[in-house]
Amino acid sequence: MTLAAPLNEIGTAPSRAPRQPRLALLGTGTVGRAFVARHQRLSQRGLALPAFELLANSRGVFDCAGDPEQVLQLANDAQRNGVAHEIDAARLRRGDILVDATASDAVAARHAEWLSRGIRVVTANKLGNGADLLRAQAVARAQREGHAHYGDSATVGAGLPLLRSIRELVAGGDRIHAVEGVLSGSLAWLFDRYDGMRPFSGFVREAREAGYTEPDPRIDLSGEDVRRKLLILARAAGIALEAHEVQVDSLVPATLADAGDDELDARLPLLDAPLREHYQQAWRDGAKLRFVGRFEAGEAGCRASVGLRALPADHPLCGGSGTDNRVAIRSDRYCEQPLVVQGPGAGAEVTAAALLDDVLRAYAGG
Ligand SMILES: NC(=O)C1=CN([C@@H]2O[C@H](COP(=O)(O)OP(=O)(O)OC[C@H]3O[C@@H](n4cnc5c(N)ncnc54)[C@H](OP(=O)(O)O)[C@@H]3O)[C@@H](O)[C@H]2O)C=CC1
Ligand SMILES: N[C@@H](CC=O)C(=O)O
Repeated sequence: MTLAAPLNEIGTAPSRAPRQPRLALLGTGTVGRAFVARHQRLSQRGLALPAFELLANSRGVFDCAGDPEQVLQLANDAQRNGVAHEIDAARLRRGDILVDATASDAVAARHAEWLSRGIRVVTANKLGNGADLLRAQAVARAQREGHAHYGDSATVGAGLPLLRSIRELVAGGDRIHAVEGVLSGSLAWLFDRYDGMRPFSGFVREAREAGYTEPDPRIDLSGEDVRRKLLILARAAGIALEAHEVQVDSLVPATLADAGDDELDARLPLLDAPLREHYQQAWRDGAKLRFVGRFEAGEAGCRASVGLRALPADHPLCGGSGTDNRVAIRSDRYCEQPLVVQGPGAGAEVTAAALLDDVLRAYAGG
């Protein structure tokens, strides 16, 4: 492991040649690994991409002078000392591209600071725009002030053209009336697979192994992940929605919610009986279970909710399979018939592709 030497700070060592943007990847887990692999594949195919300067995880910062795959391995083999490493902001300079592939609140809390310094931020971490409203507003302000690109397409639908569509509709003068759909890839996969016979907890373990869930699957099962995505979408639509304004019905019983990380796996079967009950009731009614998020903006404000619903089998939200997200957007022009976006909404590969797309956009921006 090489711990990096400090690099130029903003304003030091002026150089005549234009400086090439450098890439810093925070997070070397499921998504971070897929990001490095895709970066290497695309580079080998001749696509112009910024080179890695550093990789970091909660254990440290790793210089990336050589092969990023090897540095990734070093980073993931490094010892844990129980204290999350703090990223040294002085290592980054104006124009660099920082990719946040962590689920860390402490990292997301720094997005605005980095942007205000002209560092371009590309994120899969939803806690930048999908947590506190004040933080999201600081991110928007810092983007303007720092003239820096904020690439967040991986945060909703793992890069499906959802955020982009909403932003383009708003830019074209439309008001967004409502957004409704299946916004969790892991829960889509779970309810596509669950047959009411095998234990639900077994499917949760499979979804976690496949890389569809959050590092802590309770973030998905509690509806928190969908709440974050709804907040991101609503704010992109110009609606100042607060987290507490979204009514969230969790699937996680209190005894599972309270479990420490070391007890989590043993307590997952606490999900099984209530989910079997939901399934059997829906089956008796000829319905299918779908985990749905929605917001509706009207004269009286915005109403938003997240939770499990039993829907008729021919309901549009029952379409799709696997990790498919399926989301209907209603706006001035798509009033009677909504605009519907469907496709895989979770998984390391699609998420890494969305991150690289945003890196390419930031890179093309000069
Ligand atoms: N999986 C998916 O389908 C999708 C995921 N996302 C988002 O991608 C993000 C990453 O998910 P995933 O890869 O599954 O998570 P993992 O748990 O696999 O990886 C998280 C990484 O973040 C690192 N990390 C944690 N804290 C810090 C810190 N303070 N500084 C630097 N690195 C840190 C961890 O370090 P260490 O290894 O040392 O613990 C780890 O390498 C999440 O925000 C998730 O919501 C978004 C869309 C889809
Ligand atoms: N855990 C998330 C991953 C993508 O954001 C999900 O299940 O959708």
